[in-house]
Amino acid sequence: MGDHPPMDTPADILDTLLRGQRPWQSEPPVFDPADTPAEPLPLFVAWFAEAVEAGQPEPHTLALATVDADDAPDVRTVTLRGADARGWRVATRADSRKGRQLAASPRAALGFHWPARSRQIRVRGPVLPASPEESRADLRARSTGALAAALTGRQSAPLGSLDELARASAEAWRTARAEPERDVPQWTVYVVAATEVEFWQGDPGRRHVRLVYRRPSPRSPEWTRQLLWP
Ligand SMILES: Cc1cc2nc3c(=O)[nH]c(=O)nc-3n(C[C@H](O)[C@H](O)[C@H](O)COP(=O)(O)O)c2cc1C
Repeated sequence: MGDHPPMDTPADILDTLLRGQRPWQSEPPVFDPADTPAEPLPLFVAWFAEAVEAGQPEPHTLALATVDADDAPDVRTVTLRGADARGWRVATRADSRKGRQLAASPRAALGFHWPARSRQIRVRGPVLPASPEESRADLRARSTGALAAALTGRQSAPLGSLDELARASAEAWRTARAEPERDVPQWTVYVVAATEVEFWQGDPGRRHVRLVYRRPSPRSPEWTRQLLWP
């Protein structure tokens, strides 16, 4: 009614923006699954190095999926702390929502997306907390801000106001500066002991190349490799 043009709804605006997005615009690198190592870690490291070289912003961030006590899925972004023969490592407070979920159901999936190389990597497996010494060393190796964040605590608990956060954070920064060796017993490194790692190479012609490594248990050194339909 009236002479105003109809307003775009948020959903309309989103539709227009989504129509303008185009994945896999740049020529993707060649990925030959026949020329891959017997286990996934060296290939992960090679792809990580190539993502860094291609200027991929924040290649070390990933989606960490967990399930809660009712088996309902949950997901959030975290930072990769490292990967070795044991598995892929992330770190958080054990009393955060994800920490409580991992205590109740110690298994996870990780998702890396490196659009600069048209690639994603998926990792799945059981999760084990690292030793308290390793978790302590992880926090020590980080910045004052990371220690302050870990000290602030109450991650994922309801927050009354931003003023409350500002006060707690200022106090945590004071402690972190004064006591850089300060222990945060809740800070925990978690190892995702992969039983499945998938390498996905995007292709503008939609002939995406998918190679999945699987092994029967995290203790088994016997990885199998399998191509998947895209
Ligand atoms: C780029 C990025 C990196 C993050 N890295 C971490 C991390 O390493 N550990 C962590 O506990 N939270 C990290 N966060 C915050 C989490 O996404 C999340 O908000 C927080 O951990 C609470 O999650 P939860 O309620 O599932 O426990 C990161 C967020 C972003 C956007």
